[in-house]
Order: sequence, then structure tokens, then C-alpha cells
Amino acid sequence: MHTGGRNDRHLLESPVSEGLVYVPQLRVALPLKPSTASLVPFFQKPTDKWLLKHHQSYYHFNRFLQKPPQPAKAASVPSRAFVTFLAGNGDYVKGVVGLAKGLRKVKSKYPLVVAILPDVPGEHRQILVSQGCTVKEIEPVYPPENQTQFAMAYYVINYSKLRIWEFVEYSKMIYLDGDIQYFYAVMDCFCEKTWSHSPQYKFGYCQQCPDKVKWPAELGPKPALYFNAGMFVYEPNLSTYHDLLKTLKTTPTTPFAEQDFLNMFFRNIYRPIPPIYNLVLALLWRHPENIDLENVKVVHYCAAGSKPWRYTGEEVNMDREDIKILVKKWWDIYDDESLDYKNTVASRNAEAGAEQRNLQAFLEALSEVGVVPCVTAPSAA
Ligand SMILES: O=c1ccn([C@@H]2O[C@H](COP(=O)(O)OP(=O)(O)O[C@H]3O[C@H](CO)[C@H](O)[C@H](O)[C@H]3O)[C@@H](O)[C@H]2O)c(=O)[nH]1
Ligand SMILES: O[C@H]1[C@H](O)[C@@H](O)[C@H](O)[C@@H](O)[C@H]1O
Repeated sequence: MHTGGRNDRHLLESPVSEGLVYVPQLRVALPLKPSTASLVPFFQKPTDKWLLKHHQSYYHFNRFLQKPPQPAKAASVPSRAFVTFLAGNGDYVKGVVGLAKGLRKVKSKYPLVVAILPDVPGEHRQILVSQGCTVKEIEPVYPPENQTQFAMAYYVINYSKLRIWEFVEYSKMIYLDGDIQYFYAVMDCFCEKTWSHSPQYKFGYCQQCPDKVKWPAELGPKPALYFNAGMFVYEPNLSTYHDLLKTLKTTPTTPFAEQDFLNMFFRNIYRPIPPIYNLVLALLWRHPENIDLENVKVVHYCAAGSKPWRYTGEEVNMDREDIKILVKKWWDIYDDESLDYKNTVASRNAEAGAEQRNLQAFLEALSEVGVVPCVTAPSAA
């Protein structure tokens, strides 16, 4: 069932810049310029109706996802990695450990880079290193002065995520919030109270079911598609990075901080891909018809009360069976000692040693019957 390893490879190795960006709700296909194609958020599973209408574009996306890895060209092939973000001395470190172990479980061949703010204590940094993460301290990003309608700390935490565009030693990265579990796993949903500030919520309009409640014509054009920034594929790029920070200086803060900002910044170029790559939990009770839980690759524990390491089951919707199963799945991975970095390294070495011994025995047997000259196994040291 665990197909994540294969999928992350396709997501990370397919060229982001290839082909056209098709924005279904806008019914336009835009050419993708390599320099601007730095964000690929995820999109809801198309309905049959949508597929019938747009099968060609969907076919194009599927080919994009399924394209086999490109052969390495030059000696210095830029590397790829997952990246997440950690701030503070609280319990979010547990989320990141769970994520690192989940990626190991699906046998991802890419490292997990953790961008941390200076306030992450040494003890937590050590935990991350011992779990095989690459820890990179970043400087906080402050929102424009006098713009903070909400708590300053909240904005600093979320806008600091923009620093990941500076990680240009990697050519392509998949960003994952620390409250994501990559077992199988983004288009956002506007039905929850968290969206009560938005016109979509007020009119009961949601992009998950755009035909159910039509966008009122007197309000002008339909709102642009909006992605959840808990997971996206992007290409680090210094000029994009500087542009992001410069634009932020003149952009008013809004409730969903960097998520609103990224949606605005990349509005014309992002390319949607299916939602199995970021299940925003509210979809389970708001739009179950859009979700094929069996095939979900990434689960995002973003609904109130759903963070597995804080889960009590008391908040609204948290006593649902599907939620309980998903929370248990997270804990199963978190508690699985065989997924601790030190144990996977030990078992990988043991496997390599066994393979080497088998090969040696095989060669010796062949040499005994005079097929090949006997060679000595290299030292295991
Ligand atoms: O004290 C904190 C708070 C947050 N985080 C990091 O920031 C991420 C986002 O924070 P939450 O998980 O608390 O927020 P949500 O699950 O509601 O996430 C959504 O809302 C956020 C802003 O509210 C961001 O936009 C985020 O990308 C989006 O998926 C966490 O996963 C974690 O990686 C920390 O490290 N420490
Ligand atoms: O990032 C936010 C947050 O996680 C909210 O809790 C959720 O209701 C929104 O849909 C999402 O965009």
C-alpha cells in the first residue's frame, strides 16, 4: 500500500517547468516559464464530470506526475529534498520526528531538511539530527510594521517559511508542514469556521464543489483557486526569494499569513495536481465525495484538535472513526522504533553485509567449480 516512495520520486524528479499550466476553473492554459515555475501545490481529485470536460489537461498532469526520472546529465546534478519548518520549544518537534519516520517508512530516498528558527532549543535540534534530519537555522522574517492584526509571533512563525526559497543548493524541494504524515497523502476547503472572514464562507461557496452553490455574479469574477500551503513542490531560487521578501514588505498581513501571501504571489503560475497529496482533514466531513481515502498519500492534521501528539478526541468532529484511524496511523509510525534513524542505518548496514557475504559465497562457489577466480571481500570497516 505504501507507494509514497515512488510518488515522491516522480514529484521531485519531474521538471516543474515542462508544458502548460492548466487552470481548470479559469479554463485557461498558461505557458510555464522555467524561471517563474517555482510552485506546484496540490489539487482536488477531479470528478468524472470534470474529467470528461478536461480529460486532455488531466492527461497532461498525469503524464507530468508519472514521467520517469530524468537521467542524470552532468557530474554535479543538483539535489532534491523534502523540507519542513520548525519554530519554538513546544511539541511541534514531535510532528517533525513523526514526519521524518513516515518518510523513512515509505523508503523515500530524499533527505528531510528542517528549517528551524533560532528559538528551537539544542535538545530538540539533537533529536532532529539523531533522526537523520538535515537541520538548517534560518533567520526570522518579520511582517511589515504596523500590519499585525493578529499576534506577531504567529506571523513571524509563518512568514519565516519563505526563507526556504533560499535553499538553492537543492534544485527542487517538497515542502511539508510538520503536522503532515507522508503515508500515502491539496486544494483547500472553505467550509470551516476558520474561513469565516472570507466571502466564500459567507456565501457558502467552496471550490471543492463549485457547482453546488454558484458564485454570485454581482460579486464579480469567481475567487481565484486557493491552495493549502501545508504542502507544495517548488524550486529554490534566489531571485524569487528576494522578490518574495520585497513583496512581503508592502503586503498587508492577512489571517492565513504566508499561505494567503503565497497564493497571491504565485497566482498566475502555480499548477494544480490531485489532492491525494495533501488531505486537509476537513474534507472528510465537508466533501467526502471528493476523497478516496484508500489512495491518499499525504494527510494534513490541520483541523482543530487533530494534531496527533495533542489529540484528545474532544473537539468537534474529532470522535469520527476515520479521524481516529488516521491519528492511530500517525502514532504507529511515531512509536515504531524500527523507523528510528539509528535502527534503519543499522539494518541497512546489516542488509548490505548480508548481500556482500552472499555474493562472496556465490563467487567462492563459482571459483570452486572453476568459473571465476576467487576474489576477497572488501573489509567491512
Ligand atoms: O509553534 C509552532 C507553530 C507552527 N510550527 C510549524 O508551522 C507549521 C504550520 O503551523 P500549524 O500546523 O499550527 O498550522 P495549520 O496546520 O493550521 O497549517 C496551515 O496554516 C498555517 C498558518 O495558520 C500555515 O499557512 C500552514 O502552511 C497551513 O498548512 C507546523 O506544521 C510546524 O511545521 C512550529 O514549528 N511551531
Ligand atoms: O491553513 C488553514 C488552516 O489549516 C485551517 O485550519 C483550515 O481550515 C484551512 O482550510 C487551511 O487553509
